[in-house]
Amino acid sequence: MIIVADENMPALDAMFGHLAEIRCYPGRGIGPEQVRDADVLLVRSVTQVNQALIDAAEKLKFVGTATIGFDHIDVAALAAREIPWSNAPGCNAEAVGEYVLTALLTLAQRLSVSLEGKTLAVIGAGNTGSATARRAQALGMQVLLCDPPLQAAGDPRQFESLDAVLAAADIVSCHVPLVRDGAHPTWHLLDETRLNGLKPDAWLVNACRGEVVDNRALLALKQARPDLKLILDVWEGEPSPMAELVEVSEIATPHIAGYSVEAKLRGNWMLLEVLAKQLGLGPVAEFSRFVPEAEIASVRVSAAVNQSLLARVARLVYDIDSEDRRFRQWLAQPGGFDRQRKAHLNRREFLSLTVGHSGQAAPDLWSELGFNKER
Ligand SMILES: NC(=O)c1ccc[n+]([C@@H]2O[C@H](COP(=O)([O-])OP(=O)(O)OC[C@H]3O[C@@H](n4cnc5c(N)ncnc54)[C@H](O)[C@@H]3O)[C@@H](O)[C@H]2O)c1
Ligand SMILES: O=C(O)[C@H](O)[C@H](O)COP(=O)(O)O
Repeated sequence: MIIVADENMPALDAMFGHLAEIRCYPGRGIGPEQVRDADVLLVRSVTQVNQALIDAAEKLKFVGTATIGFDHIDVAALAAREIPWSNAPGCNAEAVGEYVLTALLTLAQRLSVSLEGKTLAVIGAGNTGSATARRAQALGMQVLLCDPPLQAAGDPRQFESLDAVLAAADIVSCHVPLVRDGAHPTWHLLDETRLNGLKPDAWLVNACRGEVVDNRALLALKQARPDLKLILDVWEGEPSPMAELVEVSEIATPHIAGYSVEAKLRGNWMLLEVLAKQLGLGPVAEFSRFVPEAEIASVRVSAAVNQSLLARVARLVYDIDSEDRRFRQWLAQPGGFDRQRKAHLNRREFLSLTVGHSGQAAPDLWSELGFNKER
């Protein structure tokens, strides 16, 4: 069997090497030529699994994307060939929730503001939106949810309309799929009109897909209203985002909110489970077998837990400031966006860090934020 895969997928040999020959390529470079002999195709979001690629892959029996987003996959074309496919829902939810929390704590520290009591609007209350909402609530923020599909499906949580949450929000965080048609399209969901309605001093976080926000309108608004603060991980036109928008963003990163070591391994492992079941193989090895030891596994604090301490511990796990600086340096170089993503630093999830307290039990807040609280 031959597996063709994105080279930016860790531990493929350890997970899939016993099943097949594995041929790896740069994700954006996987096209009809690379998949001619493929029985299995494993990708991430930068490979367009389109009609031309599917037509060229005459032996193709399975397609997996180690991501939650699947707007890069022509699912109708796969269905027409009766080729099963799978994404990896939830594989990077904690990573995104921790990215947003770390970014908010970092910006709050820079601006000397307290997050407690601020209203956060979460647009899209699925895996990543819920992971973000949980952490914000633990910080004492008021969280408003907007998710019409879940609301219509009977999700028991309290939901508000998009316009209502935008009018009330001090901070808006976007966590919707990129959907261009149907009942709830999200392409330019935050268009010029909605962006112009943001409250004074509002912050906007986008860690879902760049096209969910009209980037041109956002740039014009930011230039007219410097009171707005931007935390942007995803961009229209990736891998060539508008340099002017990067420049005016308070925190800018190259589509890596979901890039923890655990999330990328978990996405691959979820596909291994699906493929093994499709091939009628027995249970796969435990996920924990593939996760390396964390470089910093524990920390003991003696200081009182406040926002500043939380920001320092969060940045001990993920140094978002360095990520932002590197992005601004590398973006000017040809291929810089993808090079930073491929060489992404060894970012772990909060659970890899055990937090203890000198002389007292560690508060539950640490586990509510995702850390491993010392017992
Ligand atoms: N930046 C990154 O690294 C990164 C990482 C993970 C996910 N993402 C992106 O974020 C998206 C969401 O990820 P997820 O794991 O939370 O997916 P999910 O499917 O669990 O949640 C998406 C939620 O959005 C809701 N939704 C759909 N249309 C909506 C609309 N018009 N208004 C409000 N809500 C709407 C859905 O009902 C669903 O609950 C993904 O599709 C992907 O594009 C980006
Ligand atoms: O859809 C997703 O899961 C995320 O956007 C994910 O982080 C995409 O990462 P990529 O596939 O671009 O490496």
